[in-house]
Amino acid sequence: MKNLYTMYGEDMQIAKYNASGNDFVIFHTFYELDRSKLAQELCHRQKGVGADGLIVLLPQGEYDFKWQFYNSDGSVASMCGNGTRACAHYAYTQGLAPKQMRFLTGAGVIQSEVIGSVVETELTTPKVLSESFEENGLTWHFCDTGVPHLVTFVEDVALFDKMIARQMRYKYNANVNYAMLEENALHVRTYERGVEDETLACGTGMAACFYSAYRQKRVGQNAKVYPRSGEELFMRIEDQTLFFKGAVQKVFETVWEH
Ligand SMILES: N[C@@H](CCC[C@H](N)C(=O)O)C(=O)O
Repeated sequence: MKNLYTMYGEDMQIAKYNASGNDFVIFHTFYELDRSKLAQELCHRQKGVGADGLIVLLPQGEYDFKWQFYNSDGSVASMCGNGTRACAHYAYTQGLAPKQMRFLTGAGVIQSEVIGSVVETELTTPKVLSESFEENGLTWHFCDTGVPHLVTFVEDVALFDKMIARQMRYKYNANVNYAMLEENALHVRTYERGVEDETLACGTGMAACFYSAYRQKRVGQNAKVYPRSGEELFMRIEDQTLFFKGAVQKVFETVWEH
């Protein structure tokens, strides 16, 4: 079986995935190692494959598998919404898990279902981290959808200000989202911690914007969400459980020669 003995320092079979604009390198292995340096190398846009994050699937007795998730700067993150959809598709197509799977992440157990090229994930229970507050002339909502997110609602997402986003990211150690409401849809732009830039999509960020809008009764239990990439995703909430659905794409598979 390919990839059973993958270790850092050997040739590795890897896949590159795109999940609504958030891109990932994914592989599976039996060996649990610190892969922070490998994440930086693989994710490098010029010298590597290029990705926002690295996902490593490992065996786990109780669940279909467990993952290690690294941002492109090598930092570990407990959750990545788009990453859950990409890795569920990878696990199913590699024969590592059935269509409906449960896997362990740093934030807890995730359930995903693969429906062709679309994947729906049930995220971890969202938590409100603080009362809403004013800063930089904006109102901020702070919640955790697996990782911490600041959310501000604006008239137009073109008002996304990277300087403010970066400053808020470091002050609160959180990802930062600007969201625009349009009927029952949200347009979202996210500055991601660990990528240290705006990405084309952030799943837990879209979930945080949806959850904040839902708590304020600005959207119903279902809403469409559009990240910077313009792709369409679907959010819903049932009894405090967030579901997040959208297409993913395997871009290519290759052997990474190290
Ligand atoms: N892109 C992800 C979030 C990845 C983790 C984040 N950058 C952090 O370090 O908190 C998503 O789709 O949720």
